[in-house]
Amino acid sequence: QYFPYQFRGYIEKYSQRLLSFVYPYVQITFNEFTGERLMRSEAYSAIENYLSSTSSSQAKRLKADIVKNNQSLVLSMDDHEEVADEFQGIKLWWASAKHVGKTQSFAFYPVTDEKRFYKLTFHKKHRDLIIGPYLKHVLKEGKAIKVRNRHVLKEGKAIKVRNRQRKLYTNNGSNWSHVVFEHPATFQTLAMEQDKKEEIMEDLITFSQAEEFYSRIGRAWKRGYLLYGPPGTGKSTMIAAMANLLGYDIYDLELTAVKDNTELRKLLIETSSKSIIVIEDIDCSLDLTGQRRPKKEKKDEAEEMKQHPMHKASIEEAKSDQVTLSGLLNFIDGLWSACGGERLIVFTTNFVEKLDPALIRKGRMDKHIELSYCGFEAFKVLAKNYQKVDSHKLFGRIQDLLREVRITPADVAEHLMPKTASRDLQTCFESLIQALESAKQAQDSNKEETALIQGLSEKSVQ
Ligand SMILES: Nc1ncnc2c1ncn2[C@@H]1O[C@H](COP(=O)(O)OP(=O)(O)OP(=O)(O)O)[C@@H](O)[C@H]1O
Ligand SMILES: [Mg+2]
Repeated sequence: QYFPYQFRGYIEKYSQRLLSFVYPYVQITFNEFTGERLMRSEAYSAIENYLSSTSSSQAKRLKADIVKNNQSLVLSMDDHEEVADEFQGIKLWWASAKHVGKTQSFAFYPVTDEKRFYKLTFHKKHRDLIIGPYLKHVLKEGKAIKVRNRHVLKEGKAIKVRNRQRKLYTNNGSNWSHVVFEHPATFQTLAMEQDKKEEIMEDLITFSQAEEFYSRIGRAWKRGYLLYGPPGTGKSTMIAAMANLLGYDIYDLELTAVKDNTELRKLLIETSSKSIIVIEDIDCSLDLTGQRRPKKEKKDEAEEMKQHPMHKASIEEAKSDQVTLSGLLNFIDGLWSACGGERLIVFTTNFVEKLDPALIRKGRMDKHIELSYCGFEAFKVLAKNYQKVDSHKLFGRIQDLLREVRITPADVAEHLMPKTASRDLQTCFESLIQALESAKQAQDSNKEETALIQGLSEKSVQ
């Protein structure tokens, strides 16, 4: 038996110490974000997982969100919901609640300023048992559930209840803000050769389970990926699929919004474990020497200033303050050794050949993944995703054309999109074939031209 929520709220207004004679219960609060830097608390996440799995059947109201296109359901405890739990015959109660903050936010994203927390209530005579073995049990279970989830995902089965809502963090200057991450991409829907896909999934899962290995060899539990390839080949899509596979949060780090290395360090320290830190278009944020590239409109001004020797010193000074490649690499190498938990770092670029070899050498980036133009195997995945077909009489023609024509999966997908109800399978594939054929013609005439030019220059050499 326990007393009503309102009553307990009332009681909290009084000093715990004074009331400890009449009020025999102990309460512990677990905030979602902790510390000065407001990191997402690992205990909170674990409790969230634990409660959503043990309480789904119990809680009277459950927050349910249907994740778009994905049939999976996110169930979690609603605010002000209470669940009872039992441990070694002892009853205790969990309540979820939030404080609504008043700070003004200037982020572009709809940032909620709510501070959520869980509150655990139990009789004070069980204090030792609850604080010791019970909480240990909750944290362990909470973490294990996530791992179990991953296995379900790996086997490619549809999951009915996903225990954890993932978040997408973006930095607005030196602060992270987040929205709920609900990208539907999975490795199943990713258009890519099956072998390559499986190799990447295997790599990710092995990494996520290798805690013991990393601690034994004394290295930070992190792994770097470099995704490269032309625009529209699925780099961003793959990152979403990675997050969905592992159940990780995503931190989308916009380097150009970071003022200096101090800010960068702050941002990186604030990332929680089980997350993917993404730096998109690395070639645009940092230039080859590792100095941050001056903003486009300022470029000329910067050039001009270089002409004046008087200004030179001040430019150098300003630069040393900014985000540098070496700063970034040092953080990645060193910083996280001090932080527990696993982290993936993913860089993307359209021009791998422009990158500093120091950035992409093995060890810093553990895995290089090339995303490339659409092959027939990738096309079949897209046909299945968009039109639900495994074969069609036009597939042969498409296969032949794809061997010769370079087209991105994004462009192929565009043709396969059922734009109107009247647009049937045949029309979709025909429009794709048409596009491939005109691309082929353009490619061929281009080839002739270059051959001609080469022929000419060879002649002039002779
Ligand atoms: N390999 C793929 N599998 C499935 N869909 C894809 C693939 N590549 C591209 N697409 C589709 O094309 C769109 C654009 O792809 P995406 O944003 O992942 O490309 P990108 O490689 O990140 O491009 P950019 O270099 O411009 O950032 C996606 O919304 C997705 O629907
Ligand atoms: Mg992208």
